[in-house]
Amino acid sequence: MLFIRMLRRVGQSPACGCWTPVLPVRFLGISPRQIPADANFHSASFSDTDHPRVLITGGLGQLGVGLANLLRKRFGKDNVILSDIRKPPDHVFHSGPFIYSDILDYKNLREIVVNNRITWLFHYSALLSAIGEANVSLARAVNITGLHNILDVAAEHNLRLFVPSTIGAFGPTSPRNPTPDLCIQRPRTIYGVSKVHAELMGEYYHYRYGLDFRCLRYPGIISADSQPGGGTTDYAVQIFHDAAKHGKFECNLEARTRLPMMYIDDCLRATLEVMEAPAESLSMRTYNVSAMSFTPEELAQEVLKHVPEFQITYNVDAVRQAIADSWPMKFDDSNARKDWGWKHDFDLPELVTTMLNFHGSETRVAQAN
Ligand SMILES: NC(=O)c1ccc[n+]([C@@H]2O[C@H](COP(=O)([O-])OP(=O)(O)OC[C@H]3O[C@@H](n4cnc5c(N)ncnc54)[C@H](O)[C@@H]3O)[C@@H](O)[C@H]2O)c1
Ligand SMILES: C[C@@H](O)[C@H](N)C(=O)O
Repeated sequence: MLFIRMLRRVGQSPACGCWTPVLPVRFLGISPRQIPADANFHSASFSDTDHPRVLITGGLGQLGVGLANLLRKRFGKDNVILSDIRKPPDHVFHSGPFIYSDILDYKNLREIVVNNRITWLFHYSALLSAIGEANVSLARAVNITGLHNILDVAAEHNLRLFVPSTIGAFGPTSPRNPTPDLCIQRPRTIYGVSKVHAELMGEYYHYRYGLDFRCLRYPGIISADSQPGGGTTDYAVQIFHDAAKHGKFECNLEARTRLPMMYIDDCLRATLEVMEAPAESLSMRTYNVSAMSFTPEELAQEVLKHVPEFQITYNVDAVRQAIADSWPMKFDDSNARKDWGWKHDFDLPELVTTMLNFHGSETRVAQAN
């Protein structure tokens, strides 16, 4: 009876065209983790003067620690909890709150959200494109089952939820140059399939239950002080390290492979900006964001301007090449620029200077010791 009464209460909100979130998500399914009927689906919303209480999942990968640093500067150290299933290095452990969280363990997730009064969730756990192809069943579990847990916990506790998608959410039948926000998405990797699923499920929860779901499709992200986790764009991170240290680099993609890329500072700032954007400014819930597009050959030419002895050779990895050949060459992010004012800071020359400065100074320190 209670279930039927609740179903009747589900209505359409005239303002946003979405369903009002009166129906707790776990009531709908036949999940063994159903919530008691009298559970209080308390809104953990915060007033404008308060800071959000943030949880980052999968926070020990390439992007999570940088995101935590950025958010801690903005919201205060103790308001941002980094989590992962791995053991954090000392400097991360001592830089702010860290907690164990396996996204496949729903009870553990719910406990963390409740005990820490979380209001914003950045969901970074995933297996990336290349490593996903090497372990499809784990990628399916983490990227799809794990996402379901995240969506449910976010809907039940009225969280604002950020889930990153990727250029990998497109496939060979998508327009590749440029790739708009809305077009055919038929990716051929488990990673891409799981990210299209995440985009669609997040948007469904938004329209059906009013979940404040926000999603950016990131290009390949390039960072100096964190390592990539097994993707197709990893070469564009490793090249700087090898150029500074050895003056040469063996690339696992063909010289002509053009992919959209972005420096990590732009990526993390875009993430914070879309999370802070007023809901009325978002005409969509999933946006492409872009900064630059280049091939290994073009990147090597730019590196050569700083490291005159630099040499690049090619030893192509067939799996990564096939993936890259199915992905966008250039991203159309005009909707993000129009709706919430997205603007990148780093083009190719600034990227190369910044990355080589970092690795150059590291190499000099290492040589001096
Ligand atoms: N780095 C990029 O170039 C890029 C580009 C596009 C999108 N993204 C997306 O951004 C997010 C973060 O990317 P990243 O590069 O930091 O990824 P990463 O592979 O470096 O890190 C992912 C993290 O998820 C954790 N993880 C794995 N299984 C887990 C589980 N069961 N529970 C909790 N955590 C688990 C891992 O331990 C790891 O630390 C991902 O969702 C990724 O798809 C990244
Ligand atoms: C592009 C992105 O999703 C990731 N760096 C990968 O190559 O898999």
